[in-house]
Amino acid sequence: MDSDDEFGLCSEDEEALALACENADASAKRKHDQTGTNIGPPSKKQLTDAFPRKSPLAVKVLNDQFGLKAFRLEQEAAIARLLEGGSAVVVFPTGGGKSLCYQVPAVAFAELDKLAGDRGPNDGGVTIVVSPLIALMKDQVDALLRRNIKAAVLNSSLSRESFLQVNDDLRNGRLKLLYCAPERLNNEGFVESIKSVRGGVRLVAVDEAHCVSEWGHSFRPDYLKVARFITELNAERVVCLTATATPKVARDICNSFGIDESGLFRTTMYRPNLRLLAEVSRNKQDYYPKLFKFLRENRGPTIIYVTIQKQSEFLAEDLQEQGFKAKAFHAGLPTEEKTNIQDQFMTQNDLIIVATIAFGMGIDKANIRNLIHCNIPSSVEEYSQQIGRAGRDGRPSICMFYMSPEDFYLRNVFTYGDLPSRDSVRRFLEHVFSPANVLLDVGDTFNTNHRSQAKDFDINLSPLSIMYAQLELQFGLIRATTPIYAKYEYETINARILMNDSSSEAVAIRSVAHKKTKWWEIDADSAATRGGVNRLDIIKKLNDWNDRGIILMKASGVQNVYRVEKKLPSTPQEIAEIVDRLYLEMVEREQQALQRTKEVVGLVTSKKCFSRSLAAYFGDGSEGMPDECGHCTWCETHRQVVLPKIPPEPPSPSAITAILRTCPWRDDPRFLARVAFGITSPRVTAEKLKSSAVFNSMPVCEFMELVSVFTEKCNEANQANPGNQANRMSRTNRTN
Ligand SMILES: Nc1ncnc2c1ncn2[C@@H]1O[C@H](COP(=O)(O)OP(=O)(O)OP(=O)(O)O)[C@@H](O)[C@H]1O
Repeated sequence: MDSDDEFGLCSEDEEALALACENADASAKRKHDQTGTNIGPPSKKQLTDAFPRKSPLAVKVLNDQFGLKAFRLEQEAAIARLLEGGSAVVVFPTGGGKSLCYQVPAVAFAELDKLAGDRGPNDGGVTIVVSPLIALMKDQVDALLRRNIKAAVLNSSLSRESFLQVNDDLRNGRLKLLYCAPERLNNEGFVESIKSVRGGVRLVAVDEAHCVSEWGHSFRPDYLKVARFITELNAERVVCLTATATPKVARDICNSFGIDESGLFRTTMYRPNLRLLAEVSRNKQDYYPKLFKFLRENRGPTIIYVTIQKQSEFLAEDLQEQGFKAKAFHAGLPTEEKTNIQDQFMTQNDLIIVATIAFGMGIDKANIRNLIHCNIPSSVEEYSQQIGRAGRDGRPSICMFYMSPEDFYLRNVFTYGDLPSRDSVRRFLEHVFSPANVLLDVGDTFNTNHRSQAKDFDINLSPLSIMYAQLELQFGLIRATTPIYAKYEYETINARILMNDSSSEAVAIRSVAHKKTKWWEIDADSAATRGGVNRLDIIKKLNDWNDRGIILMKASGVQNVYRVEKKLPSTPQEIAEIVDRLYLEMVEREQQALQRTKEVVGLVTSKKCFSRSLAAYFGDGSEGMPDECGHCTWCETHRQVVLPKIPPEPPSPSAITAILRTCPWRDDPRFLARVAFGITSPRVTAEKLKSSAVFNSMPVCEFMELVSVFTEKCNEANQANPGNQANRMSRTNRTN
């Protein structure tokens, strides 16, 4: 079942990132403290003092450089604080104008410096924007360049030449803004080059800052490292931006970045032009006629959100058959097609996009008239962010939420899929703290591959990377460093030059290269050891040959590299303690995810005004907002939207027997329950169970009841036959 990542990232981004990083020119570094500029983070006094809410300088920059007349709502107050040296958290709804809150200061610093006269022309420093939305960064950079504001993005799509150019501009103080993804902060070369920027880091803008909070709806472990990065860089100030933060999440963001709560700028979520409606049906088939009728009566640009990719395709086809102009959009489509669909949506006024979560980030279309949910969004935050895309022109627009009890099943598939079994966590940690790793000294490094570990230990990539981040940030045992490629391959284009290169790197490469069809394969580590040269120089030589057309090179097999920061735990008790802590937190996260689904449903099924409930969720008192908005299902009808109750069925004994017969392993009751419920996992895929008749044989049962039935069965088997390896290991793990 393919759902989409909120940010549309995929593994290739990470691999290409690693290659770009290896290409980084580590020389020519210049520490900004060598320039004599003495800058650092703001003092506590600066953070807590009252800051002005107005800034004539910011208004001048807004008018002159951005061609806009006036600031909106809290924009000026947040910017004024930043220009005074304070830090801020900005919570404005989607389309609320968050970008200007860091773009205006980034430009205004130069004006401030002129007034103060304490910096040279190239010592203006840089503003770093950390954002997970790689595609959007480029759009923003292009828009800034059109305004003659020097900005760049460092991402995996850059050519080697552009990459070197950006680095050169950065080092020489020519860039005002640099955009990058949070994953890049793991790259030591990148961090070092930022430390060398003339004039230092004036501001770090952290976009989608809710990702830093474990209470947030899309926690991303790499975000936890942003705060550490800011301290290490001695950045002058920080602005965290998000469209969705509950009071708890906003507090978390403030705490993570040491920002006083007086630095929190929030604007109301209330949108008087949005009609918030909800309808329920007993099953999904029932709402199709309602949806078609709705779309015939309410024309205009429309987005329909569904959860999985296949669903978007099927529904788009159904709509086309009904005579609507509809297109599916999801992360699985080729990039060109996605761009094409987005462009069509921007310019046409009758197109319906049936999309997964991957659509919408950065779609700045003012006249979206209908925003429809055909599944339950994963959280109130997601719902609010998505409906926020409707009616940005202020004209009446409808947000319709179709719900049926089946939707819970789909949500649960995702929620229950992310919690591995405790045994998986234990085996994973025993692998991280393997006898070889335990012998490592502090400062030594070890390599892993998250993807193969996910498969070997049956843990999804997201919880796996969260555990690594916890080992790093909570336990202080390891630290992620620049990822590397395991394997390089090349095809010889000019054999004469290649063979005549007598440098020690060339000799080392030739000595380990072995031919596979027309490609030569080389292991960079062996080449470095064999030739007594630096691994990085081996990679540089390969890149150099590649750039000069002597070879055609490809790299694969990204490896995550960790440096040991503390002696790694080695006894079973030490490891068990870590397992307990990590597992407990994972169980809590599962509970939170279940709770989030309930909150979304609660929002539209309680006897309350939807707009008010939404505002209350975000701690927004909504001054000036009426007690009842008058434009939601509750206010319009005063009839409660009631979801039909369909009780789960008890597990079927014959289906249980069939699963036990097909899956002979008794080491993980959750794994067996997942097979029954129809939840894929790396192990389900490896055992080719998805096409088996037992997969998804009990989707109508309560998942936790299935877990308890299979726990009993596993216990019985293990008691009857203790130590039986067949009980414990599947084929996946036997290959280890
Ligand atoms: N003060 C202003 N005056 C006029 N237009 C503005 C102002 N502030 C922002 N805008 C415009 O509003 C639109 C949305 O701004 P922006 O993209 O910064 O919103 P955002 O809060 O980052 O939204 P999202 O959450 O979707 O990323 C842009 O077209 C921007 O130029």
